[in-house]
Amino acid sequence: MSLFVVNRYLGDEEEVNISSREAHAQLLLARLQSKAKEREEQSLQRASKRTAGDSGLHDTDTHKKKKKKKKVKPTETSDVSDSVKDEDPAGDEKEKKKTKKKKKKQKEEEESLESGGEEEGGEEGGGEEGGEEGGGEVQRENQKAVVPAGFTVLGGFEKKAVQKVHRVLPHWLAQPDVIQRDIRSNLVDISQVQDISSGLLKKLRDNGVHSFFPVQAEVVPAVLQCVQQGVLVGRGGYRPRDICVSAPTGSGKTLAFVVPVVQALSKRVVCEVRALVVLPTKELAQQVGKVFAVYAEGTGLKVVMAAGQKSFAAEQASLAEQRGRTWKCLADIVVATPGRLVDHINMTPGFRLELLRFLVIDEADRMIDSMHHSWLGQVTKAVFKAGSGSEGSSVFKRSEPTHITAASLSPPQMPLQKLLFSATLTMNPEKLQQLGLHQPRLFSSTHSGPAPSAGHASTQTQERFHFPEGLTEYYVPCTLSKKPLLILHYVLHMKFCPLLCFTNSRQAAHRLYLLVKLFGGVEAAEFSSRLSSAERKHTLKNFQQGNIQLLICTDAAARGIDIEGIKCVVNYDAPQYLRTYIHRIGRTARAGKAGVAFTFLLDVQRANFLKMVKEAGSAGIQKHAVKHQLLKNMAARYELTLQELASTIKDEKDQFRIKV
Ligand SMILES: Nc1ncnc2c1ncn2[C@@H]1O[C@H](COP(=O)(O)OP(=O)(O)OP(=O)(O)O)[C@@H](O)[C@H]1O
Repeated sequence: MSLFVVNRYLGDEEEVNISSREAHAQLLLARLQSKAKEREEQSLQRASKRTAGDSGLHDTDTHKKKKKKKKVKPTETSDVSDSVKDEDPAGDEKEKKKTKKKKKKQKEEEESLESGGEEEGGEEGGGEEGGEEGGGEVQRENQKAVVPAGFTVLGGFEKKAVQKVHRVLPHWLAQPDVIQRDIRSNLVDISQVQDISSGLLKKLRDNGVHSFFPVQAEVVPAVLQCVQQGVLVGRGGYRPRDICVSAPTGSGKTLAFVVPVVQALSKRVVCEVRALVVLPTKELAQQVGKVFAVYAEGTGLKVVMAAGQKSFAAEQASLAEQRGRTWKCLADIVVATPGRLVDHINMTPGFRLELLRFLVIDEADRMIDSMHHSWLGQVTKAVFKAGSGSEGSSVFKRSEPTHITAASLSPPQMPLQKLLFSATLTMNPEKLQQLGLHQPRLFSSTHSGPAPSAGHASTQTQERFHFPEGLTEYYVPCTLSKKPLLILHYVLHMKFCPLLCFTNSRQAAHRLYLLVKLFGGVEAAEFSSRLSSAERKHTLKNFQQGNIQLLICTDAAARGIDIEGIKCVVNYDAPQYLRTYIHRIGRTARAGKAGVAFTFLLDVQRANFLKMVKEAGSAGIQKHAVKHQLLKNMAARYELTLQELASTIKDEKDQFRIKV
């Protein structure tokens, strides 16, 4: 029994006295069908109206005005409403009212026909757009459906092909002072270069330098010109321009900075660090340090190394000494690697760079790459230390260079001049910008191909470099297993000695070294970071003295190393980068002499490598195929050696495990 009665509203159907459920359902269906028919008729009516409008039966003006009126809603952008206002004829009030009335009537008619707001909005929009743009109708409809009211829909822009952006070099990069590549036919007698003291000329002759190579003949006078009025002020009291030099490997870049720096500083009175030479590796620093020592001898200038050959404490002692309460500087020229240099700036008392006049950056492209050590920032900070140069009786102030203005130039500035050298100097202004160069001047070798000019587009995707004139390049098609046999063939049969052989890793260098040793008959040595710096120094000395026929090395020996008499370089592993290739092969054909470079190439490497070398400006790389027959008589011994090698490597690994 229910507590109270609930009366439910059963709808209109109740009034119709229907007994069965089936009849009820049929009635509902009939109603739905009639409603659907009604809607269909309405939409047909609208469609026919629109077609009449499109085909010109409608008053187009009215139609347009209606459109404009719609746009002048407060939610629309002011731009649109302004344009509408501009188009309305001013003062034609009657006409306006008429049109308004007409539009109102039309709108009412349309609204009475509308049954679903959303559906209608979409269709109407489509109709308008369709009348204007035809093909874009569907797209526009979709856009309108998605974009909420009140926002201006952007789009309809013409498609434009994106223009290729060409590299445009700044004038100083595009129009360098040209250095002739052919050394032998462009020698300049050393006595023809002005401002070199007789003492220095004598020293040059004593060391076998009777003529300057083209790079020296250009750069030495340019630097000396900057110190014509002494090292304290630049020419005319202005800061001298920085100098960048891009010249082939072995073209004599070292003397191009050693001679003017020694000449410029030879008249200094007080010993202070006035020249700082920064190089990427210990070996290179040592090599350059030696050249400085030779030419500074007898001038009173002190050359000090800060590259890690000695202990840090020993280097500190050679850089400055304490006298009472003050520190006395003991170096005029410091040759350093970036790491050690930064350590001395931060930790060596008395190591001052406040009177630095020359900052020489050798292998500049490599030094730019190592800029993440922020060594240059540290040097700059030390050079322009607050109050530097203004202390005591000095009239020369030194402030960090900013934009050139009349005010910034008025007090005489103690100049710092940067001298950059490389065989593969980047032409990328963004990279060079990191060096903070001051009105730089570029000296560069000529290319056989067309050089890009200032403001002109360069279509070259890869940078072009300079190859030594006396170099002949070959590639040797081979397989992985044939490579060791080929290198043995070059030393034993072809007598390419002394031969410098480059691998891509120290493991590969060591493995090849072991294999050659086990094979026998070849005086071989390895040179890589596996060895201590003392061992490396010893090995280089031995190689230089001709005690080693085959030096197997990594890229640790690729840059700058100057060993006389290397007639042949072999890229046992093809280098991955063009710069690496240029520096490796540059260990031969130095100082205008002849030399050959071979690159072993696997089939998969050939196409890319040859393309890279050709694009870089190589005179041409020739194929040098070694006949299988020539290697055949070494094959049996080689197989035995491989077995021995496996057990030797295993022993080495075991020994290493015991040590660890
Ligand atoms: N004017 C000269 N007369 C005779 N020999 C020279 C002269 N200038 C340089 N040399 C010799 O040429 C060789 C190469 O010089 P250097 O090492 O300066 O070349 P580089 O351009 O610095 O090469 P890299 O780019 O590989 O470092 C050295 O052995 C050097 O002694």
